[in-house]
Amino acid sequence: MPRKKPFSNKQKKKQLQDKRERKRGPLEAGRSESKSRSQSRERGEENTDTSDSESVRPQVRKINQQPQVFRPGEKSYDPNRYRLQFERDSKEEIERRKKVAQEKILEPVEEADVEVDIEKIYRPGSVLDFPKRPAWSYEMSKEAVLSQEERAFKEYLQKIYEKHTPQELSYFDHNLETWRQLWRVLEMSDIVLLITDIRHPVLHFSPALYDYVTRELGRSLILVLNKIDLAPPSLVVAWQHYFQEKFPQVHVVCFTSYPRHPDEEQDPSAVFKKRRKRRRGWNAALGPSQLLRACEIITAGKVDLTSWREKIERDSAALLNAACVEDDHEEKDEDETDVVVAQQVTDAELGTPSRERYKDGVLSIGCVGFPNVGKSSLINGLVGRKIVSVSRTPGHTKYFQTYFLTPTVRLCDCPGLIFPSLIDKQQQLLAGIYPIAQIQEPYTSVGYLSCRIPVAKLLKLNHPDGEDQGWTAWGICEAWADKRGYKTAKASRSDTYRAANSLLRLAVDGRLCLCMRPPGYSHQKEIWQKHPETLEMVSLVQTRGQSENRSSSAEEEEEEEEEISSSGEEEEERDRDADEEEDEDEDIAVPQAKKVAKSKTADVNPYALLGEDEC
Ligand SMILES: Nc1nc2c(ncn2[C@@H]2O[C@H](COP(=O)(O)OP(=O)(O)OP(=O)(O)O)[C@@H](O)[C@H]2O)c(=O)[nH]1
Repeated sequence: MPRKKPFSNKQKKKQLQDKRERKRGPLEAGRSESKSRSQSRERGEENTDTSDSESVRPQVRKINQQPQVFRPGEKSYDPNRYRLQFERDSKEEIERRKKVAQEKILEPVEEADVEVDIEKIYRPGSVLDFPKRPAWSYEMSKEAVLSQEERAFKEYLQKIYEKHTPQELSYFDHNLETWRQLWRVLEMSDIVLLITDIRHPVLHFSPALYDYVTRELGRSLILVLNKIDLAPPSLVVAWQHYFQEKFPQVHVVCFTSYPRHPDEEQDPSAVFKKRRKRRRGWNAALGPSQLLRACEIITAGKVDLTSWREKIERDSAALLNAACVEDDHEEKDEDETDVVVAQQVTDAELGTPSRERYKDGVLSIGCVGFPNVGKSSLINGLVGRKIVSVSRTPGHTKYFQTYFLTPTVRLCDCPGLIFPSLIDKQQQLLAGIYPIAQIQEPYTSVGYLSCRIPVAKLLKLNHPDGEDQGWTAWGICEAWADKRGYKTAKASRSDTYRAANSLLRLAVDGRLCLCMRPPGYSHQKEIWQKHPETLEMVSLVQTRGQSENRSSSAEEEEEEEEEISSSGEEEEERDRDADEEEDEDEDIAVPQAKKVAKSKTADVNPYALLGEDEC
């Protein structure tokens, strides 16, 4: 009898999988393939080259690619139509960066290096534009319009690549479908809301879009500095002034869907706790009144916004009146009838850019911005309840949707857009534009972060060769893997890849908080800290935080119960490859090395993980 060939577990698993797929048929097979691909991604660096055969060009990498399902006799739906598409890093480049991460001792950068000028990264007026929709008319056939758009898009990409090498360019979206979504949103909007994350506002503000909206379309643009709970108030105010000076037609509004309670940072045990972003509900958002005010100024009485004002007053009253929990619920039920979700908007409804303003007495507000800046959360915050799903995985919103906030205010949520610029790719990754589990090489970003904030100190990492030794990016990942107990399945070595991903998640979430600063900020820090608007903002946030706290005391108890040990040994940090809802398991405990305990003055950041000096 011939000797049986040795059969590994892996081969056995594959055999079973094939058998199951044969049984299930072709429809399910696609799904299973995607599952096994995502499992392999979870397990490390094999995914540095997760290519797929459908790429338009060999150097383009499609993100979150899903298998296409074909049903006999049905017109197939392409789930990848709106996927993010980026320039792909070559294998050699990835290997080179990995080597540097292993060998180069990290040096802290100068404070001024965290200052970023928009002129340098976007070069206004240069080829670093965004694709515009070529002129079209209803007389043209659909095919003619589409092919003209494709041609224009190719030319747009060509111009960029003629002037810049892929190395100097940032990641930017190569998927025409996403830009088409922007065109539709711009066509239907009376006001464009450009939403940015306060930690990286210049990265998220496209001067080309500002010019196009304000000059070519003749519409107004509101810049939302979002997630202000993650930055010191003085920095928020400095950015506000920066944008107002540089872009005089812009209306700046500050917003946060998750205002912090002022005591939160002072509680020494708070660092070992999960921060529950959403407590009582979405109506605690800070910023809706300021946004309404900006819209009132812009519309100058041409649209009746009374219903919006009344809604905000109702939401604020419900929040303040902690005793009226039942009433609050009733209020929400009542509100639910206000919000009409109109998911499908046909081309005929959209009209051309020159369409009538405030059509039918309705103000249409288009919410645009990079992925992960909090567009969906902001819409939920305005509505006062969850109507859009929120995820920390960028690219969650795939196609635009419209919602009636009140009968005279329509919001339009656009998928995340990534404009071309010359910003450092590492900075982009830390801003969360790329699904972390799909980053081709995460170590360089960890190094970039560690040069700007004291990651090792904040996480209380032990250097294997003693305190005086310098850290490499790889070393930090290794130490974090050891601290967290991340081991590779095969060799049971420190799982540095998983640790790197975990660190990047902490950065994207704002637990390891790196904030860009406007030029000159470091020298004028004190001026900004004492600025009257900073003091005003501190008091505003405190008032909001306190009222939210009062109305959420029940949830606070729940938070105490979820306290996590500092060792965090038992915690499980899963790769968040798939889309996930906000209220699922959110965080892991991160020890905070430095506490700032002087929140009575405005020079303190009561909201960020780090002190002012460290962001
Ligand atoms: N700290 C803080 N986090 C926020 C805030 N708003 C949103 N987030 C978080 O940011 C992440 C992205 O939020 P989304 O609202 O899904 O962002 P988006 O811009 O719609 O993202 P895409 O769907 O990728 O375009 C989630 O993890 C949110 O919890 C905020 O005001 N403060």
